[in-house]
Amino acid sequence: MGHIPLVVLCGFEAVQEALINHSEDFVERPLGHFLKALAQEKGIIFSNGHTWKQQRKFGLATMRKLGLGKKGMEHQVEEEAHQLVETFARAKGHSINGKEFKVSLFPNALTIHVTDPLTTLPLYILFPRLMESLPGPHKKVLAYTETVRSFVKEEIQQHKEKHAVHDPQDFIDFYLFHMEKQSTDEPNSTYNEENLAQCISDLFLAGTETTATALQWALLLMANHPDIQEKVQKEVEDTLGSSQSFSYQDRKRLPYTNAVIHEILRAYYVLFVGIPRKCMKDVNILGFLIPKGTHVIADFRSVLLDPKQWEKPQDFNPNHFLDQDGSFVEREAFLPFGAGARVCLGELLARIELFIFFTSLLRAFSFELPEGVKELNAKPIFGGTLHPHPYKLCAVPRCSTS
Ligand code: HEM
Repeated sequence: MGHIPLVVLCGFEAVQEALINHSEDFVERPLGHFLKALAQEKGIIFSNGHTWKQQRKFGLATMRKLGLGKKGMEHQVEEEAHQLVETFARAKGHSINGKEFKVSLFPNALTIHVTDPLTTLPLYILFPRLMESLPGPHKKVLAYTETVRSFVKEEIQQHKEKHAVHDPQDFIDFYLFHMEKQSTDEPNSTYNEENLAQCISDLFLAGTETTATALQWALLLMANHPDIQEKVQKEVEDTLGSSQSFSYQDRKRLPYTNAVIHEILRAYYVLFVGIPRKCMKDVNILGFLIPKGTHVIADFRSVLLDPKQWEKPQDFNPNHFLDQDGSFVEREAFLPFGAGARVCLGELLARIELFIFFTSLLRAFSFELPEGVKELNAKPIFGGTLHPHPYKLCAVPRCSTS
């Protein structure tokens, strides 16, 4: 790439060997002009070294304190799912736009929907000076980022004025409390308002469009595969019956539904390549020397469609995650959330959200093609995420649950 060597890791074996078996050697992000302008080397996604370690550790710990993986947060996700069901119900079975719904990252917090494709990003990385003077989506992304950051800073100010840090209720309270506590005993601390603002922007950037896109694929695929949709609905009905509430734990009792969700994330990978990494020292991967400083991109698409790993990689086939008895099986090459030290920080939250939203929606509705439509276009559009073409479908209320 320009004068910097770039290696693309293709297939499960290469990605596993580099990102998992040599995790620490590929832990850094290469930060060119665009990424430095985007995040100022702060926060989690585009920071490195000590800053990244501290911010990531804090982010993970705080998400757990806020109830991730516990009933509290799941209950809030359920509330969000309930609101989405109500929104769809208002259409009374008439066709609705598949892009209409948004997924809230932290329930009851803010939502953001970035839709402009990052089509000029590669050009920006190759010709930063030239691109700086040209208009294009990369400029919009920078402008969005600035808007989100100043909005977040206002939020931080309001949190400080409320003095709620001693009874922390959300991520910002926890962070401010930690800042107050650590100022004297941690001389190398990176806990400050700039990093806080960037962490929040990162969580919005990484956590909203991704999950929303996966859900858009889920509904499109259910409309295109009514046989699979019916099997999910039958399993959910037979297992959960009329009980209103269910939890992420219930996925263990719903192997087919769980397999369908995994297959959606496999066959319609939301991020087809990982966020770039940099090689920290000379490393030998499967007999190839990757010199220190090389930029490395993991092609997750090639892992999720690797013919050595998947029986029918090009087909949408939930059996990839089921054994002969219909029990759910984990697959090593299922890496839609990346791998190694930089694996997606929101993986568990995303899994909980997708399971609860998907199951709630399929309990309440059958997703059908609008009259006259034979099939929805399942070819992805390349943008910040791989998302479907705009589509309409009908959410027909199901008698048994309405
Ligand atoms: C379907 C949903 C999602 C998918 C497919 C997804 C996928 C990914 C992938 C492929 C990476 C890059 C990993 C690498 O460099 O190898 C990543 C990073 C990241 N994701 Fe996600 N993600 C999803 C949802 C979320 C959510 C809900 C959050 C936050 C609440 C989140 C936060 C992050 C963060 C902070 C990083 C950067 C981690 C780091 O640099 O240390 N993601 N994600």
